[in-house]
Amino acid sequence: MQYSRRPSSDCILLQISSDQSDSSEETDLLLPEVLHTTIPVIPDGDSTLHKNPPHPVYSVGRPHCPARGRRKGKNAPSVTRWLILVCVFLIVFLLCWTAHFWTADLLGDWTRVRQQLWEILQGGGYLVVGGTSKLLIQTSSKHGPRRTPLTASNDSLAAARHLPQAIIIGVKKGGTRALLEYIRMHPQVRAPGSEMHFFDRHYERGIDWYRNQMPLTTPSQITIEKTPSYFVTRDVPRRLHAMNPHTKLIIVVRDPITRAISDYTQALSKGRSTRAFHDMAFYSNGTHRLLDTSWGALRIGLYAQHLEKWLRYFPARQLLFISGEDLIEDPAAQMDKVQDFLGLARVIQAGHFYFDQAKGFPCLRRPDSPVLTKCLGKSKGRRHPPIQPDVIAQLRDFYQPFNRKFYAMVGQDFHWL
Ligand SMILES: Nc1ncnc2c1ncn2[C@@H]1O[C@H](COP(=O)(O)OS(=O)(=O)O)[C@@H](OP(=O)(O)O)[C@H]1O
Repeated sequence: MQYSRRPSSDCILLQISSDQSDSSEETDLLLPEVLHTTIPVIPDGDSTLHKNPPHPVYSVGRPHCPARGRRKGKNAPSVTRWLILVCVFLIVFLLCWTAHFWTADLLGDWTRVRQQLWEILQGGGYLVVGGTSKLLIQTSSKHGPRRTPLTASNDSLAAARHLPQAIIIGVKKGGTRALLEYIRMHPQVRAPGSEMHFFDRHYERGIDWYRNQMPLTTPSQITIEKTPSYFVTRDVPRRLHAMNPHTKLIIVVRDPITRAISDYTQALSKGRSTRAFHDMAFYSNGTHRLLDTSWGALRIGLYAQHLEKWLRYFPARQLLFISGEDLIEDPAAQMDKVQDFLGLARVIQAGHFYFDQAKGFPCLRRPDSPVLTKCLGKSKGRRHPPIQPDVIAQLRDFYQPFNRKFYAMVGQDFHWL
């Protein structure tokens, strides 16, 4: 056993070894100097000391005396140490996770504040974005979407939720989902995934609710939504006009007869109808078979009538009509029209489409990586039940004058006659 004073320490180094000269099993103990006189004398070479150290002096947990060489916890079971490590890891992980949400909330609040500022200033004004102190000049809203030229860095700083500058308002079963999926491939377009139904079902929730449903957009992007029932719902033109009279409106129209059959097929697939198509479409006044235009599937196809209501609020130049048939035949050509109408560069082109044989419809692909493809879901492109030719003929007669009138109003022939 040897004593030595440890430099700059109040402790005495007590070395105990079974072999006085050298030993790999050497035990170092740092003891407070004050205790050194109480150390019991143990014969040199007492090997039991390793296992049964003299307990009075081993109260070395004195705060001023570092336990060098004692290797705290050396004897603790490794399971406990692992448990402690796991607990510490979990706590750190939980803290990081919570901090992440706090940060996101704070950023979200800040974004909303800026969104409100932006809208207060709409109609001509200035807004300083971020710390870069760059002035953004807000164009007058009569020019439609925010078309403020911004740098990319400002763009990402100014991301916020905006009311849509363009809406696909109809028609149901016309191909509205296809059009929305095509146009949202454009980097300057953002759209909510589902139909909003704000102007026909949720109007009482208020405009802030509507805005909050929209995705974040930067000032160089536009927001688009689609709700096909808007086109045929009485109050919607007035309400939409009240939101923004400069909103651009897109309508995908399809032969009213195939549109009606498509509508009926959807009702069948959802179990909403069990009656045959002709039973739904006609009623008898005793002597004649008359068309039941109170049936929604037929009424929606009276495009000219619905359009009249829209033209009371919006000038024709603010409406774009896309042929549902052409959207299937040549999607790229229709996308040219849509992109021009929205004032966007023609980014979505023929290379974005391929005809999927299994689906029987155009599907999307990314031109830079053609293996990434996307077709619409099973509810789009359903097989229609066969309808008797005489029923089709009677429908054709019925729709003809309405179709003619519609062509004249729009200045476009859709070839359904
Ligand atoms: N690319 C592509 N893939 C699948 N389907 C396509 C596509 N382009 C247009 N269509 C036609 O879109 C019809 C459904 O129209 P909507 O999307 O407007 O329906 S809905 O109102 O949203 O329910 C759907 O009607 P059905 O064929 O009766 O199912 C299709 O004919």
